[in-house]
Amino acid sequence: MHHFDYRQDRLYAEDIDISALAEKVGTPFYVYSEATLRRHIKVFSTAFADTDALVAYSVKANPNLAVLRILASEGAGADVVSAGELTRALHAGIAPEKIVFSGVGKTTEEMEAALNAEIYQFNVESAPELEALNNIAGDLDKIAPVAIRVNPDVAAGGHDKISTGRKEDKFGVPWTNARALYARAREMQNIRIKGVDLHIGSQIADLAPFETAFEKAAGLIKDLREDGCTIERLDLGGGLGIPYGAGTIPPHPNDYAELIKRVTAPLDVQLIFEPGRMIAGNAGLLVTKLVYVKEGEARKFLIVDAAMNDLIRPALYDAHHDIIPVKRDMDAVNARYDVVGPVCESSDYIAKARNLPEMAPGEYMAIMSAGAYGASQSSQYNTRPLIPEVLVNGDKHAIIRRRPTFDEMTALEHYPDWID
Ligand SMILES: Cc1ncc(COP(=O)(O)O)c(C=O)c1O
Ligand SMILES: N[C@@H](CCCC[NH3+])C(=O)O
Repeated sequence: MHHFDYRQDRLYAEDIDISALAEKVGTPFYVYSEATLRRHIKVFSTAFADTDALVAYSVKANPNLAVLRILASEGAGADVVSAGELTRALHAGIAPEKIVFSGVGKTTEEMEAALNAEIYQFNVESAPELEALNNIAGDLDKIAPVAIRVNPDVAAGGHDKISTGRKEDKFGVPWTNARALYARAREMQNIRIKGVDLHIGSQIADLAPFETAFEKAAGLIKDLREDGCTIERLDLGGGLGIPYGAGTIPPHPNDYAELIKRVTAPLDVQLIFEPGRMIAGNAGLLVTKLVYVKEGEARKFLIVDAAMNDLIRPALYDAHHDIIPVKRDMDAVNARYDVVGPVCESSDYIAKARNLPEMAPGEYMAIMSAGAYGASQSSQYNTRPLIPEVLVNGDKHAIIRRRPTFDEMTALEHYPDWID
């Protein structure tokens, strides 16, 4: 069942006519389907329902408080990477005992906040971080529950810039140092080893790299247990890809689950997952308006009112997002266009050389699969306001983040007193 679909050639988000919504909210804006968010978290959780797995939604994918609250109501935990994300997760009602904290650069203040909140697990990414966490926990008279994130040196991920598990990546502890670091951790007064963690990349479209990495992790757990470590948990990170319209179709969560259960069954560990894109990506789209059709010397451009500051994935990762008209005309003639925004950068594009129906200025388009790493990676570059996020539930909608005013956009700025 699709929650973004045409009815009589008009695109709907659940039971909401997107053209009518665009007239009301003004473009550009994000629309999320609550039913899709709920369906995705359920599909993932159900695949592991026969285990005691913790599904810790990766907040960075889409950190809107309403999105977090919806996922919390489905029982999800959270994977956070900053004090800000931790605060969001707690604010939205996610229990601290379902929160894991990842990231290579946790600061003293962030560790203190997470220790005071009594989160479930710190995913520690280096030896100096482990020392710091032990000291800070000692100062607070707390015990930090820890998994060490290991780097299995496996290539995976939809793009060089989103691979995280190769030895040249900054993430995780080098495989060859892992056992020694666990041995060191065991000596630390304020560290309690709970498990092993890894996350090898994002938008991973086949199971093979997962299998290689997870087999390695299983081997490490056996070695660590031989060394006398108690390993109760295995955090497998996120990374499962989603269909973006073009290219390969990633594996279904059920197949991913089957592989994982096969590899981890002998280990008797609690599994932890940190899915982000898989939950939010296809639950959202970005609605934009055609401003001008420009005939260049070499290309035709559709200049739209959404730009790289709203959705940076094409500029950053050459990512493909399907683009479809909000009002479909089955008889329209197609042509090849670059779809670009108004930002003053050549990398400000949404699509290159894309076959699209001819459209007139004022018409709306939907940029698909934009629910993850869309709003969360947006900025005010070119002093363009952050765009609204709208949540749809059946025939209801709510603006879950509104467009700021100019005064709000500049509220943190001040003229120094020595300038008149
Ligand atoms: C540590 C960690 N966990 C989870 C995720 C979520 O990944 P994805 O959105 O690909 O599921 C990321 C981002 O890649 C991450 O860095
Ligand atoms: N932000 C990326 C993926 C990286 C995820 C964070 N580790 C994307 O849009 O595809």
